[in-house]
Amino acid sequence: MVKSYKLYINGEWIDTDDKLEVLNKYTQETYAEVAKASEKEVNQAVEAAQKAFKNNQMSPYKRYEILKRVSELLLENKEELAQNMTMEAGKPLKQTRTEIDRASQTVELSAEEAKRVHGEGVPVEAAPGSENRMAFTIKVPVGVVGAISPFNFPINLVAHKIAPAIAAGNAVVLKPTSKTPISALKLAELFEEAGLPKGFLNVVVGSGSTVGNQMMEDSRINMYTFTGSAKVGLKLKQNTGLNKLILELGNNSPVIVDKEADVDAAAANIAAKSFAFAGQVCISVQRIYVHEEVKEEFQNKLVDAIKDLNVGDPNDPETDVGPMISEEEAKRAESWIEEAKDAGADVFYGGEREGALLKPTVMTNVTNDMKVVCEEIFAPVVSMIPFSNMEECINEVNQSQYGLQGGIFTQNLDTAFYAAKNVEVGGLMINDSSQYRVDLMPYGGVKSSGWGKEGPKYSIDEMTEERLVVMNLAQK
Ligand SMILES: NC(=O)c1ccc[n+]([C@@H]2O[C@H](COP(=O)([O-])OP(=O)(O)OC[C@H]3O[C@@H](n4cnc5c(N)ncnc54)[C@H](O)[C@@H]3O)[C@@H](O)[C@H]2O)c1
Ligand SMILES: O=C[C@H](O)CS(=O)(=O)O
Repeated sequence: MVKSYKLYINGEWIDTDDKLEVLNKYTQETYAEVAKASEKEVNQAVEAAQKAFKNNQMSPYKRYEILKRVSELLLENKEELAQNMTMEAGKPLKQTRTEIDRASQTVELSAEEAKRVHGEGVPVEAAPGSENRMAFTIKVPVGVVGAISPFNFPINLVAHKIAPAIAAGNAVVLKPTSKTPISALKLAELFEEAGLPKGFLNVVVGSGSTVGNQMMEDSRINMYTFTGSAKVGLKLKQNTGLNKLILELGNNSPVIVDKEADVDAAAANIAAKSFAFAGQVCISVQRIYVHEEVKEEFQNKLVDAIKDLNVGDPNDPETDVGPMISEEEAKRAESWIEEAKDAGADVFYGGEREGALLKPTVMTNVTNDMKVVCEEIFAPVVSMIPFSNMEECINEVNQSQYGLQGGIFTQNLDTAFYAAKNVEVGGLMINDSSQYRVDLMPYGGVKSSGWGKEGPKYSIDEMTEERLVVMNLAQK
């Protein structure tokens, strides 16, 4: 029996005639149908958010209580939410269970931050002629936040948008991706159960070209927060005028394995962090720069570690690598591998595809102009690039248009600090790969990887305005 889901607007569940089919990404059979928003519903959602924001502000403590309850509800409903996500995203159950734990933490962190949204004292009285004045700043919410989210973390990345926005006192209109919209609707159910007043959260489902475009053009939306590809991020930047904007975009994450690295640790870590969710993680390892002196040892150990990964049905709790989001995407990645092979690269390990399932793949003899290296592959494919000089290696790493997170394995402190100062990324992990994130970290990239930071404390900073208040006191 195919389940049906409705839109969430102004505290009500709204059905429409137009339906979106959501596939079980492993079997490719229909899993559910979701009401699709038309112009009318998007308009109602923005109106509801604006009214809630203007007429029904909640106290910071109330926001804390609601968010705290949502974080508990996420854990109480963990198994059902994880299983749903495995169905709609094809993400292995092991990883969807972890994602629910993380989402609960994201919402809890936001709840805590709701109690400490504050400005600061400004010593205007120190300026000549201002002795009778006092000043301070207050943090005020921006108003209506328009949030647009991707398919790969259907709950946690939605939580990273909604929870800080609510913590700061804003109202939200969320457009989740059409590929995995159900997780976001289920999260909205939890907000409703936790007592969020109507209008503060509205979820409209539909394509980017219709719902997304309409949101971009709605002047009642005060700020946009977008996570997705650089291509769509650029569209938002070009079409949202002078509005505030957070962009969390893609990457082709580099990891350096130095000659002074613990090669066993590096190989085990990189095998685990390159292929989780079939490489469809924005900080998945993609480019491995390995020192000539340890290249052979590292390559062999990496392949041994990859052989230990279980590839297959995402519903099996032992599975590490499941299908990609669609067969079309797996074919696209396969065509990039073929293109690289035609230009002289070799497949050192893997390369086989069965439907949407692409086996973990390691490429060698690649060059910087190949798509598998210079673009974001977003698939379980890594490229090994040898180097002999650290300065030259980092220059090569920095040739990428992206700069979200990177990693370096080295036991040499000087080398680690040299990398920290010179690799152009939003975050560098030392003795860890690029794919390390805990949800309280400031998270966001440079260059084509985006603008602004997420992580509840940092998002709240972006989602509030700092207003200066100056008091002109009577002279005594
Ligand atoms: N930096 C980060 O935190 C982060 C996190 C997750 C994913 N990503 C990136 O997201 C990408 C993968 O996700 P995806 O395939 O869902 O991305 P995508 O850019 O295709 O879609 C993201 C969202 O944008 C919407 N959209 C598409 N066209 C639009 C338009 N014209 N106007 C408004 N909205 C539009 C989509 O419907 C979806 O909701 C990768 O590039 C990945 O690196 C980045
Ligand atoms: O896909 C990118 C996400 O930001 C991954 S994670 O939340 O950092 O794990």
